[in-house]
Amino acid sequence: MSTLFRDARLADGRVRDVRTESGRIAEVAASIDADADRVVDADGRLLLPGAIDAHVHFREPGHGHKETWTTGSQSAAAGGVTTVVDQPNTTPPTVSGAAFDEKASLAEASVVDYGINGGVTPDWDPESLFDRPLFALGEVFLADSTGDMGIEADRFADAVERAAARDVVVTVHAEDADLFDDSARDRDAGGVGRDADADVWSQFRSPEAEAAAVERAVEVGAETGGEIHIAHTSTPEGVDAAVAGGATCEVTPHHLFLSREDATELGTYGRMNPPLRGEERRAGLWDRLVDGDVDIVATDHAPHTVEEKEAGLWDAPSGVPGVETMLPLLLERARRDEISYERVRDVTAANVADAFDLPNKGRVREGCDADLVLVDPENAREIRGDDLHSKCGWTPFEGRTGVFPDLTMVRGRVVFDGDSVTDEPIGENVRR
Ligand SMILES: NC(=O)N[C@@H](CC(=O)O)C(=O)O
Ligand SMILES: [Zn+2]
Ligand SMILES: [Zn+2]
Repeated sequence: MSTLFRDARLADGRVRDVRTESGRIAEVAASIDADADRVVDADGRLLLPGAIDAHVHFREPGHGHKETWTTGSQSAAAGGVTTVVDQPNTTPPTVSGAAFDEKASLAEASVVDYGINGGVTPDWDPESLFDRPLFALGEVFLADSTGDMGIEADRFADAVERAAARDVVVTVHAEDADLFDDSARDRDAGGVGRDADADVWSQFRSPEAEAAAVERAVEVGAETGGEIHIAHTSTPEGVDAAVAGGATCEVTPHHLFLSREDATELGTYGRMNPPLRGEERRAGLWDRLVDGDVDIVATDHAPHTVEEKEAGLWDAPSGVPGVETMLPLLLERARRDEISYERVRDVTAANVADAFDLPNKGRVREGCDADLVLVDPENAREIRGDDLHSKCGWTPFEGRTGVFPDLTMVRGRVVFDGDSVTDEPIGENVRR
């Protein structure tokens, strides 16, 4: 199967013809005179490398009522994400070879490419787990979050040492529960769902708790020679500590585009770990994304049902969906000239491929997988939960503006055509 994109605008502004053949990018040139099974007149539209989302929770096995590999990966495809990385806090948690195998067979339903991470708990089985094609080890939880997989410091150091010996990156959920502000509980007015006061959650899981945990994680990395990646860094202090410690870090769309000022309206739909931060910290994160300190945007796509979120602040689950709106939200900022298209390309694809050693992905370059996203950069529209493909059916970005893809391709096969997503499994474990 071959495709010829004519007059496509690359992220750096160059207009090129791009030909794909048997799942790879065969040619990128000013003009290609060749026939193809499919010819797409890009007509100056933007052609980006498919986004690689290093942090999703697709919830199977164990929590298919929230999301499945089919619905989560369809949501990814409709948002221009062509590779996802699933986290280990499922049931069973992905902490043994057998648990990895159970998840791997479910992941075969994916319509985009995927990686499966291993996890760490007191009863993990590193021997069998590291015997599997792990994408990375993590998120390793330094504090409890969904799935209560928080571990102690000595187990963390042991896990990083084992991963370092196998050249496996360790991604870290960096919050130190000892620094949570328990007095916040007394300030909870007791609302339910959207009437809950999510700002109390931001007071409880304090910014200091993140910065301290990031410092500890990068110290352990330095001591053991482990490669540390800080997940969902939510504060400028956390980013600065990661950068100072030689670790890569990611930020999420909700920490870039939402803040405690949105907490009142969102209620428990704005409860996630780490929590929303104040406007100043949010702006500080955005500055670090634009100027290069932050390497990667990853969504921490963490869907929960509306029924589960319609609870009190301390009873509702933490997490928000995001895989379908990450690229659209960033492309809207690029449309407004607040970030360059090259930076959007780097933080959603090229840098992710580099950080996690995916040499055949992340770029519109000859020889790379034909993971491509075609976008009309001016075609902005309102984000509505009803239009999205996640099984959870809601989004914290309701009413915001995004620029969605006209076409998404994974290894040369169209998985989204601007209207409908495929239900044909095409995904492949990118760690064969
Ligand atoms: N971020 C969240 O608030 N929740 C995530 C877990 C996690 O990333 O901590 C989830 O899986 O629900
Ligand atoms: Zn986490
Ligand atoms: Zn997560």
